[in-house]
Amino acid sequence: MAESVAAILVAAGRGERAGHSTEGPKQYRTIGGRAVLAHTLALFRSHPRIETIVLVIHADDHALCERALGKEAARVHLVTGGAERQISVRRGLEFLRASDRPPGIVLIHDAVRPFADHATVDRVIAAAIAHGGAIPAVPIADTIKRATSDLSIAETVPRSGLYGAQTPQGFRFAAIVGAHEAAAGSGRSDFTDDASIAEWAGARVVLVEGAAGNVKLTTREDIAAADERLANEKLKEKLPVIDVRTGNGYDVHRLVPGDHVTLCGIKIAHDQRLDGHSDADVGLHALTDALLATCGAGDIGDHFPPSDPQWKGAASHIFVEEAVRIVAAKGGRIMNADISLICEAPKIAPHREAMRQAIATMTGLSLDRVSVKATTNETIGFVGRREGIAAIATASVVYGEGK
Ligand SMILES: Nc1ccn([C@@H]2O[C@H](COP(=O)(O)OP(=O)(O)OP(=O)(O)O)[C@@H](O)[C@H]2O)c(=O)n1
Ligand SMILES: C[C@](O)(CO)[C@H](O)COP(=O)(O)O
Repeated sequence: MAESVAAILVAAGRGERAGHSTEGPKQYRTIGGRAVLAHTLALFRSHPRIETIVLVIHADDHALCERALGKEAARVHLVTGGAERQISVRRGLEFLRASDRPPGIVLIHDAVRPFADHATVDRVIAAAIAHGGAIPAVPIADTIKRATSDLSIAETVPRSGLYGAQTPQGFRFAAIVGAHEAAAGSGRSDFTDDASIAEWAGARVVLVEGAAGNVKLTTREDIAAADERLANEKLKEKLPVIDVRTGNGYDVHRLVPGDHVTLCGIKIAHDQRLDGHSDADVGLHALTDALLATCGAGDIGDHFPPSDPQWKGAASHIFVEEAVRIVAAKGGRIMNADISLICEAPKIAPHREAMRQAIATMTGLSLDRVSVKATTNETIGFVGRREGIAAIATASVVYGEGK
């Protein structure tokens, strides 16, 4: 049978280091539109393994707590804390021990760590079951100095093996109750976390991976940063997802004796012609493929099979226009088209502007979004030997605008 898990959220501190606020101690301050405590409680309430939640608050804070939690306040067990964190935790443990069904595992968490996450809670529970005690921790990234009271550095502490301890800290219930009782009996009340009490009592506590974002809100600046973090997260949720896609296309056709070629929709007098599908306009064929690629709609051969006699000699703007229609039907808006022609002859430069204009007309793009470039193949290979002309095209399309 799975171990039963309870959580104690300690929220009885006075938040001295965060300074005074009309909202009360820091656990009642508003971040992202609700109290810090409400964020923390929501995380634990929504965790499927946690059956019982004990909320430890200050005797003076009942009204603040009810205002912060509303109906949720009735779904936790409220316990009055003490003057030290250690005492507040002990009161929570004593409440659970006196309950009908004390848990197998208890998680102890600072109410002022509102950014803990379920994955961390899962790791702590699993390791507490396996080892008796577990805490989330992050390796220390700063160089650590020990200083004297006049702030002179006394020592640089080697940071290898040093970790920052976070909460929730998880323990076998009976073991942590025993450790807390022993600590109280010894008169010590200076432990800053529950792991140090368990360690002091001789129990094994292991580290599990913590999360950099699981910060404790200690100062006024921490609270302001938390509020900003949540505001940014909300803003991100509202931002539309911009689905920009890029497609590429490549085509090549053989050159045979003739009197003209058609490239990017423009007929150019030449002592050769391009042989193949339709008018064999490699530029427009590559562009058709690039457009179809942006919505996974196959390639030119799928839509206009070369074996189909109706495409013999056809003007290739038909293919581009069909690709434009398919893109539009899928909610796409074409942003630009860029075509590179690779040939030794004919010269492309005198026809470039006409080609751009033709493509702008076929695609509905403004001229500044259409690019046609040409290069020779430096007399190398089949293009260099004037056996064929190749083209490469790229197109960008934005899909799903306004959704
Ligand atoms: N007597 C106390 C002291 C602290 N805590 C809780 O322990 C957590 C971590 O403590 P800390 O950040 O030190 O909070 P405060 O004691 O409130 O802060 P400060 O030391 O600045 O007064 C907080 O959720 C705090 O409410 C508690 O339940 N009882
Ligand atoms: C328990 C704790 O969150 C571990 O990092 C921390 O020690 C409690 O805060 P305090 O400022 O030390 O009371």
